[in-house]
Parts: sequence; structure tokens; C-alpha cells
Amino acid sequence: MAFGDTETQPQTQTPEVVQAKKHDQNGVDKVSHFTPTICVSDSALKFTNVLYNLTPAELYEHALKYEEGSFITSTGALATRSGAKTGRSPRDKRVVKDATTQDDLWWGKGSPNLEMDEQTFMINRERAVDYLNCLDTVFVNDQFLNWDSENKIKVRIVSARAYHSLFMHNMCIRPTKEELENFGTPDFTIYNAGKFPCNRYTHYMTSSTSVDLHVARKEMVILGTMYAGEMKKGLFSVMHYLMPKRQILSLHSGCNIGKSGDVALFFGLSGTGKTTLSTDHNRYLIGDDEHCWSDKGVSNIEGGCYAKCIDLSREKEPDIWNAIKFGAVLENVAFDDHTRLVNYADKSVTENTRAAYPIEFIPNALIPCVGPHPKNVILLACDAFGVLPPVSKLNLAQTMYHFISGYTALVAGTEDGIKEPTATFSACFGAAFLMLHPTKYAAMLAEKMQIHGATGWLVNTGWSGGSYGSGSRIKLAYTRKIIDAIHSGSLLKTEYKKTKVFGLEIPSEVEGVPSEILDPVNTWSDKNAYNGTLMKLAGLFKNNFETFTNYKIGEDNKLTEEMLAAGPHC
Ligand SMILES: Nc1ncnc2c1ncn2[C@@H]1O[C@H](COP(=O)(O)OP(=O)(O)OP(=O)(O)O)[C@@H](O)[C@H]1O
Ligand SMILES: O=C([O-])CC(=O)C(=O)O
Ligand SMILES: [Ca+2]
Ligand SMILES: [Mn+2]
Repeated sequence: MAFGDTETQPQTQTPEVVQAKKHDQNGVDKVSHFTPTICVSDSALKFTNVLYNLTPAELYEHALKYEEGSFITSTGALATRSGAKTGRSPRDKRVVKDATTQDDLWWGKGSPNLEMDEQTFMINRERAVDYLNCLDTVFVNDQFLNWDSENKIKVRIVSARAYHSLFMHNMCIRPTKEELENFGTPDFTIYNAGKFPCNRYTHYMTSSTSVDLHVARKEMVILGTMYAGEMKKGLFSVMHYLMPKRQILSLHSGCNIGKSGDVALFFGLSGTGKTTLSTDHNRYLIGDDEHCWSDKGVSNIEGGCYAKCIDLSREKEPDIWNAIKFGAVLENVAFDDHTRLVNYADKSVTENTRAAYPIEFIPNALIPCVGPHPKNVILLACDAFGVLPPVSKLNLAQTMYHFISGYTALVAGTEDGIKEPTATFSACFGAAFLMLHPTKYAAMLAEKMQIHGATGWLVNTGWSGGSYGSGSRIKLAYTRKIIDAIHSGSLLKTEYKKTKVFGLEIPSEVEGVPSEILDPVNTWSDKNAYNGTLMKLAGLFKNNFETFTNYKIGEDNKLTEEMLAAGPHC
């Protein structure tokens, strides 16, 4: 059978579909049949076996047999390689500009949505579909997004690799047998051709990678990258379009809930601690990366977690460590040839090593992954300049200022000697996934925080005692104590003082954290260097915010004015 009717929406056809190869006692291939409704194309070159919603065990067998670089690690995870691309390719992400999207979407400066036309999309789509049709087998996953049962989205992922199928099996919500039988037509489909490139001579293409979204067709095409995060984050972009249309806010955040029912959101750019800090032994995990906030409360979009593994330690992150077992996908890690023990310190393939596992691999995950309205909204920044306080309490205007700024400063590779931290500003802590203008999401967040009385916090999970090179990263144990004090409410009761340039309210004490580190100035031996670095960072914030000064948030101008005043003064 084949995919991808280029003219029409999916038709009802009942081609023979091979669900999985089974072996009888004599080792002879037996085939089981299943017939999902999948469209047929004129571009079909031959019939392809569709491996439909295989189980992890079946996908392991496939990966180990046919996919180079696949191994079982000592704890039973499937180690895989994503090839040349070990991270997302944001400069290759395109969205079709048409009647549906031209007025609705965020285009132009700062927007992640590079435009393409319908014709080019169809060329890339045909290319992906033709490639998939040429393979002996393709994988199809039919799954769900969003634990909010009224706003569930049905997704279909067509891919070339067992690795991709297992990744999505883990990351999306897994249907029950009955749900799968009644799945019907998907709301959104991804055609992932993996390593097969786009043609650089095709209009709009600037490399051999292209990740293309067509909102009206409800389709995404991936060419020239095997990095599995493109599928996860591609669907997240789709949710950033669909959910706001239903007055639901989509969030690049982790989320957990305490025993007394208090919900916390953790916003932050990649590597700032969403997964690490939302995975908390004392609380129930709702999700680590993508959520919705509706009139009913919060819901996780996904069915799994995607944790960074670089320098992962059993002692500091036991729950994540233990989740890396049979069924988990481990990307681009190095391991011993014989013992298959993973060396998490090894960056030889990439610094962005990852584990993808179903959320129920975390023992205190809350299933279904939904909760009431958040009480705390925690903005995480990994400040490699070392001048932001480890924790500050924010008023609503400051929360909006920092949410729209979306600051972090990580240090990339450490191999080529000490490098200057580079500031990254990414609106709503996830500009790469936004479909509408950032102020739309910010206005929704402000309204929800106001209605439900949530408190905003800024937590620096980055450097203390100096910038990268002289200071060091704040101990995870201290950050956890800070987060504990936010959850328990004890941090609301302590005394605060206001910092000069950023006007941040910093507490005088936090249980379990040395008080002198709470004001970063105390931790720098060179006070001039501290002041200089602080002013430098303030300048970067101001520059970045200039593009947003002309936008209004909410109905009246009050919050906009307060927000503009809530940034650094220098
Ligand atoms: N003080 C700290 N607070 C939080 N994380 C820390 C701290 N010190 C070191 N780390 C490390 O920083 C990394 C945080 O990565 P994490 O996976 O939580 O990022 P993330 O925000 O979920 O990013 P992404 O959106 O890319 O998944 C982990 O490797 C963690 O061990
Ligand atoms: O999308 C990815 O590849 C990883 C991730 O969570 C992020 O970058 O926010
Ligand atoms: Ca994460
Ligand atoms: Mn993320």
C-alpha cells in the first residue's frame, strides 16, 4: 500500500496492511493483518508494508536488525543515532503562507515561521511520500495529543525508522486497543522522510533539510533530518495554533502538582531545568515540556518526557536515571562496546544527548496528566553571566516582561577553551514554536494568572560567584531547595529587598540555601566586574525588548505600560 494522495483528503481504502512480522515456532514469518484507513497516491511506485502502531519490543527488533547504530544498553534502553543532525534545524522550518495563515500568524522579524508557498510544500510532500513509498516498510503511529479529553488531537506519524516510531510511541499519548480501533481520520499527519533530503534547487530551500507545515492541509513534511525532536516540536507548533483558537493557552513548560493540590509551571528555554525540576520525588509529575492551560486547569500535551542526559547522575536525578530502561530511547550517547554501560559524560557525538521515555516510567507521574489552575509560575533562566539572583519574586508586570523576553545564556561547547556566554532571548520561552505573535500568548497568560492568583518567580539555574569561567553553576541541590520553598509557600513569608538595576525582589533567606548567595553581588570577588556584567546584561534585555514596545497587551494599556517599566533601568 502507499501514502499520500496529492489531490484529495484521505479516502477510504482497505489495502492489505502488514501489522507486524511474527514468527511461529519454526521461525517462519507469519503476518498479522490490520486495516487502518490510509490514503493511496498516484506517486505509489509499489506496495509498501505498513508497520502499524508496533509495540516497543517489535520496534526494538526492527531497529537492531535494520538500523545502523542501534544497540541495547546495560539497563535495556534502545541506544540510537540520529545521524548528521543532533538537534533541531530552526532555520529550515517553513510554514505555508496562504489565505488561512497570512493574517493569523506571526511573520517577519523574530518569527520562527519562514514562509513558503503551497506549490513548494506539495513538491516537498511528494518527495517525502515517494521516498516512503519506495521503502520496504514504513512505520505508522496513530496517537493522541493532550490529556484534556475535550481537546484531544488525533495525530498520525508516518516515518521511515523504528527509532522514530518508538520515539513517538513514547512521546505522544498511547491509545488503548479500543481507541485505536475507532481512531478514524487523524486531525494532523506528519510525513517524516528522515535522512532523505529536500532538493536544494527547489524554490525557498536553503539547505538539504526542510521541515514544512501546512496548516490548512493539516500536514507536516520532514526532509533531510533524522533528529526525532523535529516531530515532537513540530506537533507542538501545531498545538500553538490550534489551542489559542479555542481560548486555550499552550505553554513551553514543565508542570507538577504537590500532595495538597498546588500546581507549578516551569517555563524555560532548552537546558534551563524544566525536565530536571518538574521531576521531583516529593511531587506528582504532570509533564516536563508542553502543556495547555484552559478554563478547567492544566493538561499535558504529551505522553512522555524528553530529558537531557549530558552528565546525568543517578544520585542527583534518580527518577530520570531509573526511567532509562527497556522501552526508553537513548539518542546519541556513547557506551562501552562490551558492557553497554552508558558514559553520560561523553559528548563525542553531541552535547545534546537525550532520553525519551513514557511518562509512567516516572514513578510519581499523575495519570491522567491534568491538574487544577497553577499557583506558581516559575520562569527559569540559566544565566551564565552570573548576575541574576538565584530566586526573585515577580509582580505580574515583571512576569510578563520576563515571559516575553524569554532570556537564558548558556555556554555552548566547552572543548575549545573558555567562551563568553551568549544571551538568547526567545519570546514566551519558546519562540521557535510560536505560531501567533508572542503578545497573544502573553496576554492570555496575564489574564489567567490574574484570575487564578498565581505568583510569578524568576529562578536562575545558571552561574553564581562570577560568569562562566570564574564562577560555577548553582548547585542543583540549592535550586531544589529554592523550588521547595516556592511550592510550600514559605518563600512568600520571608523578607525581601529590591535589586538596583533589574528591580527584582530577592528574599533574605531560603531554608537550606546559604543566605550570602541570594544576592549575587556577595558572591563576586571583583565588584567592578559584577557591575559591568550586570549593566551589560541589562543592555541586552533593553535591546531585545525594543521590538515589543509597540505592541499592546490585553484590552487596556495599563499592563503594557507597567510591563514596559518592569524591565531593567540603567
Ligand atoms: N541548578 C540547576 N538547576 C537545574 N538544572 C541544573 C542545575 N545544575 C545543573 N543542571 C543540569 O541542567 C540540565 C537541565 O536540563 P533539562 O533537561 O531540565 O532542560 P529543559 O529545560 O527540560 O530543556 P528542553 O526543553 O530542551 O528539554 C540538566 O542536565 C541538569 O542536570
Ligand atoms: O525540541 C527539542 O529538541 C528539545 C526541546 O525540548 C527543546 O529544545 O525545547
Ligand atoms: Ca526537557
Ligand atoms: Mn522543550
